[in-house]
Amino acid sequence: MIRHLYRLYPHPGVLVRMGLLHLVLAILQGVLLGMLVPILRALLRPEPDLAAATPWLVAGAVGAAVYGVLKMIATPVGFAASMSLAAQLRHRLMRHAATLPLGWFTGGNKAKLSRTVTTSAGNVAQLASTFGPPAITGTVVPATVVVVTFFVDWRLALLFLAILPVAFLALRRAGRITAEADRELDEAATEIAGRAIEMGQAQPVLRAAGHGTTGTARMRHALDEHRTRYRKGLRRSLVPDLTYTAVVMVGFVAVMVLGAQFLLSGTLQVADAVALLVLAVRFLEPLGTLTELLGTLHAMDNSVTRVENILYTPALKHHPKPVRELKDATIEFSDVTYSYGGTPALSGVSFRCRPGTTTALVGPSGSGKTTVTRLIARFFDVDSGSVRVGGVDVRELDHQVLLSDVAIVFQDVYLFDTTIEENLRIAQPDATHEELMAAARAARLNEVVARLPQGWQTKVGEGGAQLSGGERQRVSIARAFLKKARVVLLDEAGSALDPENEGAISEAIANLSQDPNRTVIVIAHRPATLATADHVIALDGGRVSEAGTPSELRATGGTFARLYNQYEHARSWHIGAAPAP
Ligand SMILES: Nc1ncnc2c1ncn2[C@@H]1O[C@H](COP(=O)(O)OP(=O)(O)OP(=O)(O)O)[C@@H](O)[C@H]1O
Repeated sequence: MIRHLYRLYPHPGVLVRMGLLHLVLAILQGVLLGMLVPILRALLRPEPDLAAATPWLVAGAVGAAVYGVLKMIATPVGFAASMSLAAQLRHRLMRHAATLPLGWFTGGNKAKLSRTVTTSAGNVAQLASTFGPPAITGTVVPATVVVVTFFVDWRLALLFLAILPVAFLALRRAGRITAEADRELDEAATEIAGRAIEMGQAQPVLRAAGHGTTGTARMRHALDEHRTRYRKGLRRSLVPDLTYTAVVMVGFVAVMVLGAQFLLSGTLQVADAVALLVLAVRFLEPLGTLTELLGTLHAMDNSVTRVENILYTPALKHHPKPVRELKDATIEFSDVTYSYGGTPALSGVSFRCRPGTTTALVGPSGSGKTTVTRLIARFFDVDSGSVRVGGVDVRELDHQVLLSDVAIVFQDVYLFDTTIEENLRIAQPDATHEELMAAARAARLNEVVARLPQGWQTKVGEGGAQLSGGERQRVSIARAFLKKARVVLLDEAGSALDPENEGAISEAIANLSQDPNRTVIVIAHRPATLATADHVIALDGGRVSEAGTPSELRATGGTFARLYNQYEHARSWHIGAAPAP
């Protein structure tokens, strides 16, 4: 654990200083208690001897004053250190998250990241405040008390020593069980966080299906699971917790019984018996608090593991001497194979797209179309083969340079809850008004803006909820124009769009292709896009099944011709089914 913590805090200066401060406090506490012995011996004589007690009383008062001052310094320092450590750790996590491949950000991983940055980083930083100081007190005070007791009565000191291993074994068992329960509980909590994100995103679908208030079956299952694990964990940790408390209590009773016996047999003075009783309380009480700290320790241990899991997730590899300029926008796949872990999503895929052309990717669901676009934007690195942009392997290209020239238009575009202008400016913050207007015209976004109540200053709502799917895609295409991206990867909306949006998006794609320096790759679902593409690549089971111009492929009567006919059929069905105006 200490080794792991050292890896998380490579410069633990503040922690070491704080630890030393609490060590001094704990030893001082034991020594101050030890001073009770000469004081009581002097004062509890038949003839109380104040003169003999005075030096000890003065030393005790000075010690107590030093203790008070150190304690006043230690507490705020501990909390400040804790906050600073949490902030450091959170920065480190966020810095690392920014270097992870985009493909890592799945729903589950996003939930893990959010819990780790908020809860786990806070737990680990508790080391400096709520965990570290009581843990030092809970172990060092009993140790000091044992040493002091040896000077008073070795027999009771031995009894204290005998209690320690039994208490340690009981504590270890309780610790193992608490850790297991905490780990299970955290897994269940992360599952809930993931399901909550999913439920939030799926609200429209759920409400349409009449499940708006009851949530999803997966969410309900996750909540039930959490409750079951919580109950199970409580039941399991009850027995070892009680065992430990029993050991501590039996220890206290044993000290009382033995002390009384020594007192009656005349081998222990009354003054020493009183002092020993106080020492016994200060020996057993901190041990008692250790079991409470155990929960914190294991939560912290699990938190350290979670923080490490994210910090040690391999970042996107950087080439030692990356190419910092993209010569042109030629895209080339050479014998590319990629797998998400199971069956390859792409196998031996090769093709080339030249600047100034539009390539339509077609194929059945799961055939690998999205994976092709992800590999171009380097969400992941290929398992074998190579993806080249401008003649350079994307792994050798500076990632920022690559991303600054690539625009991705997803099927479901996410917009920030701000004005439409701000949403567009993300692509190029210092764009002039003319540039903004030109991009909007090219993407036919100007028509949408003209309709909005506050024009460019209209807020689009959380995720862009005020706009339709097709309108959001038009914002995203406008971003590509504004950014002057030479590579545009576009996933056409799969669901039916209204005729206006459909026409606008087809025209926007055609406008994108006008630039002779730009390469456009469209995951195409519409016959209009398929018909106007310069080139078509049909994928099937992760392999290129056909490639050629649309007319060539329609003539061959293969996969593309079949899909084209299906799309045409679906389109005529939509038109036929549309209500008469
Ligand atoms: N993040 C992921 N983790 C694991 N497997 C994945 C992931 N993304 C895709 N796959 C799998 O890889 C294969 C190719 O998926 P891909 O999304 O590229 O296909 P697609 O042709 O774009 O499908 P669709 O048209 O349905 O979007 C599928 O078998 C899919 O299940």
